Amino acid sequence: MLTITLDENIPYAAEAFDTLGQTRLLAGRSLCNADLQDTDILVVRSVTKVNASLLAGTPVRFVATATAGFDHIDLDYLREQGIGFARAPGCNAVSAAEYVLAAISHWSLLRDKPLQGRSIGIIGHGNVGSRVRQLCEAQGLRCVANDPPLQAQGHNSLHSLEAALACDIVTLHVPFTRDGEHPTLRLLDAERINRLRPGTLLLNAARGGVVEENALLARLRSRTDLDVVLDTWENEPAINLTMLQHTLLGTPHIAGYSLDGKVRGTEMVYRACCEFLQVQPRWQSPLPPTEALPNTDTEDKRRDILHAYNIREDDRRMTVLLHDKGLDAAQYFDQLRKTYPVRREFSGLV
Ligand SMILES: NC(=O)c1ccc[n+]([C@@H]2O[C@H](COP(=O)([O-])OP(=O)(O)OC[C@H]3O[C@@H](n4cnc5c(N)ncnc54)[C@H](O)[C@@H]3O)[C@@H](O)[C@H]2O)c1
Ligand SMILES: O=C(O)[C@H](O)[C@H](O)COP(=O)(O)O
Repeated sequence: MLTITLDENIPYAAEAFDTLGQTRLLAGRSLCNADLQDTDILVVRSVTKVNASLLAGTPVRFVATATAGFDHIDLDYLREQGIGFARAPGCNAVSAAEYVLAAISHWSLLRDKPLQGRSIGIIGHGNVGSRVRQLCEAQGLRCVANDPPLQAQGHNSLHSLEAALACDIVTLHVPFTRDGEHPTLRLLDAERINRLRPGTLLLNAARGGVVEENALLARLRSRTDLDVVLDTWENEPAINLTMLQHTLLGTPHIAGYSLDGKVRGTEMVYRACCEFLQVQPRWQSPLPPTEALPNTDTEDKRRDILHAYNIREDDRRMTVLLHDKGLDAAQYFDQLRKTYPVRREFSGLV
């Protein structure tokens, strides 16, 4: 009988993987080598670093991550060891793009800056970035997308990083990479942060290390002319609370946390695992289709969007950290993620 170890925060993990072997659910953040001594298949989320120190000497022969990002996986090590690998590209792209749309709608209403005719720089035009573009174009925003790897493959309608950074809104949707031709580690460094125009809204729902947080904080401390929305942070879960204090909206890495996005991730890695084992899938997502939105009759799409996904509530829960000094910030950050309320995708409906 196969033994399958899964992150306990993967929805329907046991229901799906019980069809393939004996399942064990563990906390992803603290998963260690000793936990995997009898494990054949490991299914993680982004909080588990999968590398030699986790896997050496274990019988693990297939690893999957139910997430879009895979910077937590040492792919070279897996390749060297002949360990199979799968991920869930695009599983939560709709959810992350809806997060961006909700944040922009909030900013637009708060600052009284109508969206029609304004520009948005979208850095990274893959699954999330291209969906952000669709949603933003529908709101009358002019999209300036930047994606050098795609450009090198001959994709049209892409622009320079400088052009994207000069927009009214700048949003990041790149993977976290340290090397290669277009590394994203500190893609937004001090120089680029300081070049953002006064009044810009900057959003990071990609990965913490893509923005140089100290430099961002330095700019926000010296000039209060930027609005910043952060979903991803350096040093998660032990985030910098001063950074949180300076955000317009701060959330605990939940942009992709629609139930649809998470369950799609489960389904994708389950199917990949079935393929690896050469068995027919016997489980499928039980999620009912998203229900129609209540008619809010506002005639203002921004309010409809915020009605469908109240991002301010996610920010409110997070900023409890700033008022309740007794809380352990890292524990609270993870608790918010673990107990995240059900959120359904809505953008097919607005
Ligand atoms: N906050 C969240 O909950 C959440 C949800 C989904 C994804 N993410 C993060 O967002 C990232 C993007 O997600 P995705 O599903 O769109 O991935 P994707 O792979 O579909 O798209 C990423 C795009 O970025 C481009 N890119 C790579 N390096 C670049 C660079 N230096 N400059 C500009 N573009 C570059 C790639 O060519 C690709 O088109 C993921 O890797 C993940 O880290 C976060
Ligand atoms: O890369 C992704 O898919 C997202 O960042 C994802 O939402 C991360 O969620 P986690 O794995 O940390 O639960």
